[in-house]
Amino acid sequence: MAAAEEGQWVLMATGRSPTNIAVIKYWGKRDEALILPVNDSISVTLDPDHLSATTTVAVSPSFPSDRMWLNGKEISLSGGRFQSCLREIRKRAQDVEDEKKGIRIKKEDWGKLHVHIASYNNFPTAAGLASSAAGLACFVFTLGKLMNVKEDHGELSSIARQGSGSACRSIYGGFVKWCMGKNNDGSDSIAVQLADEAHWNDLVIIIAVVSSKQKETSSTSGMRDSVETSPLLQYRAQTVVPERVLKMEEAIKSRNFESFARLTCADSNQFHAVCLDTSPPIFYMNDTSHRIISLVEKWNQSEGTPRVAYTFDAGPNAVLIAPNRKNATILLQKLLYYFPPQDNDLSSYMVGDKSILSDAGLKSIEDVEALPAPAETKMPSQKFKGDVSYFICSRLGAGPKVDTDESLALIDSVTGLPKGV
Ligand SMILES: Nc1ncnc2c1ncn2[C@@H]1O[C@H](COP(=O)(O)OP(=O)(O)OP(=O)(O)O)[C@@H](O)[C@H]1O
Ligand SMILES: C[C@@](O)(CCOP(=O)(O)OP(=O)(O)O)CC(=O)O
Repeated sequence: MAAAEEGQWVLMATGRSPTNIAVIKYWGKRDEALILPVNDSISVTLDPDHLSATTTVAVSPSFPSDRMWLNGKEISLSGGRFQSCLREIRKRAQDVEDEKKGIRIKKEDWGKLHVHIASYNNFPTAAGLASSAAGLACFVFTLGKLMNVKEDHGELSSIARQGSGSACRSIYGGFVKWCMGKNNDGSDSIAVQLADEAHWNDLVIIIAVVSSKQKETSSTSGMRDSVETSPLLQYRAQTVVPERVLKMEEAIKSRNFESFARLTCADSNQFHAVCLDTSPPIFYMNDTSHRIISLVEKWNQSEGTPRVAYTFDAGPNAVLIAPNRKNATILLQKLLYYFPPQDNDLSSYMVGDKSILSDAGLKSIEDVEALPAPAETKMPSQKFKGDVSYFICSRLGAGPKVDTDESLALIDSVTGLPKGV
């Protein structure tokens, strides 16, 4: 810390990390402390413009302790998961030199320095949209940048895994596999990229946000109960998933949407069946989720081949994956027929890539009201106005990135505190 040991300098790094949605689900740990899963999982990384965490990490000799702010509010860093990630990154910290600011930090000094961390999610936190995945991946990635950690993405993924299992997959863009590994120390439980986001870039992702309230059963406690009580979980982990993972890798490699969609829907349904098989049973989906499944299944059946895939994480929100823009617009017309906006305001009903609305010919609420009932449905033409809070239209995206523009940092470079605090 030679140059500025006694000074009031603040050194910062800012990063942005995407969220991810599993198409083959992780559900169940064989080691709670190290977060080692009972099966491999596969995910798609979403476009960070639509769903991501941005994190600024600052270090200064004037900070008396480590502190963290999430979405503007101070939160405790004392939890074991944040502490594991901090410890693992600090262990790997290297010399850092910022010539312009005249700051030199030697690797052995990092243990004595404290950090301030501010993070912001551009989508709802703790609402079943995998904020913990984006958040913990960003935490590890950005700390690693500040501390000049040289380890590769595989190693970073195994550190992010100790923050939240699904976070290890947010270290890469595109299609990602979390290999469960065999070692007791977790050294081989890492994420690998199967293909980048350009490999299959016509996929369109529409998320129906059914509820953005915090859920009743966290993924962590839900999967603990499933491991302890569900016989179906054992069968799924040992017999079903290993075969499904191979087929899913093949479907992704060959861009075979039919196979991709069948596997994705089947795996989501089996994950929720495991939740029901848990004692006491866990219900993450609600009536709206079930209606969306039914709408998609009827459409897919009437066409004889899947037009769209659905998957649901530990919450009622539907993640719908269409193979192209055309199917996505037809899907949107069907969804809006059943789930028109509560307040008739179409523009705030779609976030992310809003242009999908005009592609679907939906420029005003009158266009929504004029939509015909989907032909394949035998449901009475009942509508469920207000049952979906809003939709997000997104696509596949890239992995974590550093933001070098200091004006975008969430921490003030003079005070070392979050901007606006
Ligand atoms: N940007 C962030 N930086 C650091 N930690 C975060 C961030 N965002 C979320 N978290 C952590 O993740 C927790 C929320 O995780 P939780 O699993 O409850 O919800 P979720 O990840 O949104 O949903 P799910 O995992 O079911 O999809 C927060 O309480 C916080 O501890
Ligand atoms: C249903 C899931 O989204 C579960 C995610 O669980 P978390 O990664 O949030 O759980 P912890 O490891 O306990 O933090 C499926 C998935 O993302 O694979």
